[in-house]
Amino acid sequence: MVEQVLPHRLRSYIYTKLKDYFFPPPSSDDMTLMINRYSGSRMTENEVYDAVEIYLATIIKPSDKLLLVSKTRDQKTIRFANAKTDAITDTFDDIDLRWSCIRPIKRSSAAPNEDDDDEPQQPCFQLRFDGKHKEKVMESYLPHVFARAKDIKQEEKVLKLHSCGGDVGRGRRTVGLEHPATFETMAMDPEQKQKIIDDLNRFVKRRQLYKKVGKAWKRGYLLYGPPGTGKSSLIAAMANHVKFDVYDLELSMWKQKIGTRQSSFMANRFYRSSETKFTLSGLLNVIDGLWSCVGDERIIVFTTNHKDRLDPALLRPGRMDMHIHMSYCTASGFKTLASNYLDIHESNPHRLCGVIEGLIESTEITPAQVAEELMKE
Ligand SMILES: Nc1ncnc2c1ncn2[C@@H]1O[C@H](COP(=O)(O)OP(=O)(O)OP(=O)(O)O)[C@@H](O)[C@H]1O
Repeated sequence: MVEQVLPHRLRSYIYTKLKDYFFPPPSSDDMTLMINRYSGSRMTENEVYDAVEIYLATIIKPSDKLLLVSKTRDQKTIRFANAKTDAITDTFDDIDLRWSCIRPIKRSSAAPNEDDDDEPQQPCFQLRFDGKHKEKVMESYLPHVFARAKDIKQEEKVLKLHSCGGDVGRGRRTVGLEHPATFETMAMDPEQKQKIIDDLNRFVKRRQLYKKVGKAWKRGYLLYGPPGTGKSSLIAAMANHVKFDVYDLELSMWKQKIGTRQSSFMANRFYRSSETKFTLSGLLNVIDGLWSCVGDERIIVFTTNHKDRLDPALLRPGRMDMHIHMSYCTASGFKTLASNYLDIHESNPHRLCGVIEGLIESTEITPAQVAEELMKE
């Protein structure tokens, strides 16, 4: 409506005046950084622009009167975001930073205008600050914005489970990975748990190092132990921790070329029946083929109930870097399960906990069996 009534030049003038009113022009000592939405001659998406957009939405001050509220079906909590991204102030190490978002005004007529030179041709963010902080803003603040946006994207990522059935009639299927397992809910030896968490964290952080030394960025884990000790649950806990999608592969499709995208987390199983079907060299082909797939970070997890039946060639570092024994339930495992299923914690123990823990230590019972019993309560 406004576009139809006001001539383009007048709209431009009003826009500039309003912007100056709410966001005063720079003083002579100020410095301005411009972050365009697209960059380069091919006008590709500027990742810094995306990061700023995500980051600014998280700066919410008590005085803010307009917030965006949202929740998608996959999100667990309601999210609040700053609705205005056009005049936001931020502070970083006592530096005042002023952000503004500039969007080109849509013109109602296609006629060129000689005053258009100063108008932005594409959406952009402007960041103003006292020029004496130039180094700190460039070397610390912008990386901080980028890292924060990356964390937010990771937190919001909805994981997928891709089942790649190899049998006739079973194709590929993708569903949301809604497995609730986390390292906190895993009934495992706490030291072993911490070792896995540290190993995963180290792996995820080392992208640049792998690149520098020219090694493929990959890690292999072998989970072994009797049925019901939590191998599948641990895969879900690991995937939830590193926020990788899961590709559940079946050995029967080893002959097919397996294409994967980045951040793939592969789960596979060595079922007894499968082991007899495959030659060692066939199996090694599958593993090495998965490793050489194009893509980014890659974790492969193999599970087996019988590690002793596997050929040592499968288990060597580079194929399986970490071997994780999933054991029968222990007293400490029982504590975790009691907390998961009955909300019984060490601070409010049940009178039977001590007896049960003693019994569990003296017998072989899987966490799955214990969980089943606790569900009956
Ligand atoms: N270590 C554990 N910690 C927490 N829950 C567990 C654990 N082990 C088993 N459970 C519970 O038992 C159920 C079955 O366990 P899970 O499928 O993970 O075992 P598995 O070792 O993969 O078994 P299988 O070898 O038969 O596939 C899980 O859904 C979970 O509720």
